[in-house]
Amino acid sequence: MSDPFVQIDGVDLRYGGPGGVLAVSGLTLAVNKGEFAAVVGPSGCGKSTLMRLVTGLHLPQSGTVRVGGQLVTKPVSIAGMAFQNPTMLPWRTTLENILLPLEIVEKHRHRLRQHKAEYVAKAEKLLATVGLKGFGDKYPWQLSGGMQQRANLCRALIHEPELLMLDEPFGALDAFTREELWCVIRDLHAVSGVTIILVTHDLREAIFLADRVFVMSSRPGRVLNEHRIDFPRPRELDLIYDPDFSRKVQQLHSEIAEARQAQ
Ligand SMILES: Nc1ncnc2c1ncn2[C@@H]1O[C@H](COP(=O)(O)OP(=O)(O)OP(=O)(O)O)[C@@H](O)[C@H]1O
Repeated sequence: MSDPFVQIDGVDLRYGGPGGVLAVSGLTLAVNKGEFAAVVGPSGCGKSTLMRLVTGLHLPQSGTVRVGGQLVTKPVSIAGMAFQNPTMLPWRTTLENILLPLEIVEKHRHRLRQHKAEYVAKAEKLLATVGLKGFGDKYPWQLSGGMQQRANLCRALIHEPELLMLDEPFGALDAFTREELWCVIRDLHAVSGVTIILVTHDLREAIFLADRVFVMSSRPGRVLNEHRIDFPRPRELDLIYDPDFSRKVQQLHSEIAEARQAQ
């Protein structure tokens, strides 16, 4: 068995110095290459902190974080990220927004200048994959919230990251759009084989998408339990009406309710 692709070992992270908020403590979790992991837990339990630790935006005070076998000591360039509110630059077209990470990451900047057409074609292909064919020249404010979130996913994927971190990416969307985007993510994962860590409050989203769901304790957060999700792939949306699916949702729900009580 090869080493996990993402490995968090006994991590403590406290915000704001010695007397500050202990956000996570003894956090240990491992995600394999190509796996789809979801993280759920009570509000404020440190899910976003976990994302920042894996991407190197915060460094732990104790314990270690490894991505692709490398100790994380600075922001990780092989990760793509998408958050709840897509922060697209309003003065750039959707396509220009998608290309933005390539302008920022040093190693891509030079290539982008020399091979612009190739990258534009890649961005257009991604737009087509998420159902936004032909929308590249629109400005973000000309797109609906769901469309912006689709474009946001393209932006997270443009540099072909080995790891995709999704922090409540569909939280602000209506139920129908959210379910449509579950299918977009499901298909992106199936074709690209990218490793995904999804943080969500939506237990159905976690179970529909993930291979494994990690349940966190109340703050300071640590992993209380993990659930392997064995529903065969590809999963169709009607799976969410399956009694076994509902049982799993209920089980996770009670675990989180218990974790909240334990605060
Ligand atoms: N920059 C910061 N400075 C101080 N405290 C912080 C900071 N960021 C987060 N915290 C605190 O750390 C704890 C964990 O926060 P985090 O955002 O990781 O939780 P979360 O599980 O993602 O929350 P939610 O479910 O509400 O989105 C919270 O108590 C939060 O108030």
